[in-house]
Amino acid sequence: MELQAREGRLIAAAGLGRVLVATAVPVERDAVARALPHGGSGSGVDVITVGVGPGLAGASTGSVLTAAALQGSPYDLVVSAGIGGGFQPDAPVGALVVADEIVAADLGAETEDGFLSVTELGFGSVRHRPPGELVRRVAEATGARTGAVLTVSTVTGTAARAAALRERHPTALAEAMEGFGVAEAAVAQGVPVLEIRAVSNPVGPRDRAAWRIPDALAVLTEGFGKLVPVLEGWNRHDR
Ligand SMILES: O=C(O)c1cccc(C(=O)CC[C@H]2O[C@@H](n3cnc4c(=O)[nH]cnc43)[C@H](O)[C@@H]2O)c1
Repeated sequence: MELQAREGRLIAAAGLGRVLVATAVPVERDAVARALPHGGSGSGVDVITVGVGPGLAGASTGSVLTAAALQGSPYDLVVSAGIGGGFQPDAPVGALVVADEIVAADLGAETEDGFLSVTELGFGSVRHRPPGELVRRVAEATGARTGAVLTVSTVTGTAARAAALRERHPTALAEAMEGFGVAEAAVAQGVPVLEIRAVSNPVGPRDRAAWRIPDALAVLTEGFGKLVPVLEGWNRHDR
């Protein structure tokens, strides 16, 4: 593959340019970086921590995207990545999930008649859709399951809440806490976004001791190892 130097980085001339991978915490960042040549440096893939929760993750991602754009080397793709809860039985612990929709699942109002999303209240969108062709290729290369990934500000801790989320979002495979914030920041700058989650725990009754975080981090590393060639072959205009 022909390579060209751009601001001290080697960027693949064919395929995608710069990729920003936004993880919540350092152990997730390190799990992704382990899959990249030289931890990502020089490959055009930057892996950062953006904090836990959609607000901090969105603000952090927005700052990094803006700084890169102002420096004349904008990102071409943002990936929200990390561990997450899996809806059973479709996303067991150890599964990898790639989002075909990134949904703000608790952004709205509770009423006597049930939950109303901000979209139903007339205030914009609660979902972002990653590029379909890229999602398909990522799933094929990594073996990830494809479905909606919900963004929540409160980790689900009861069977009743898990059932309510699944009833409202029948295609949901996973929940996590950052994807929608990261996606809002990316979309605001016209940058496509992906979300990839390795399932560390079932969504449902709280059992923190049952979270399999090291196993999920290993799945994340393996998944990113298979993802990089897909990114190299994808052009952001192939939506
Ligand atoms: O132990 C807790 O109750 C607790 C509360 C808030 C955050 C955590 C984390 O460990 C945060 C890590 C990170 O993991 C994602 N994650 C993993 N599993 C789930 C889940 O079942 N529901 C939502 N998010 C999950 C999340 O994106 C956090 O950033 C622990």
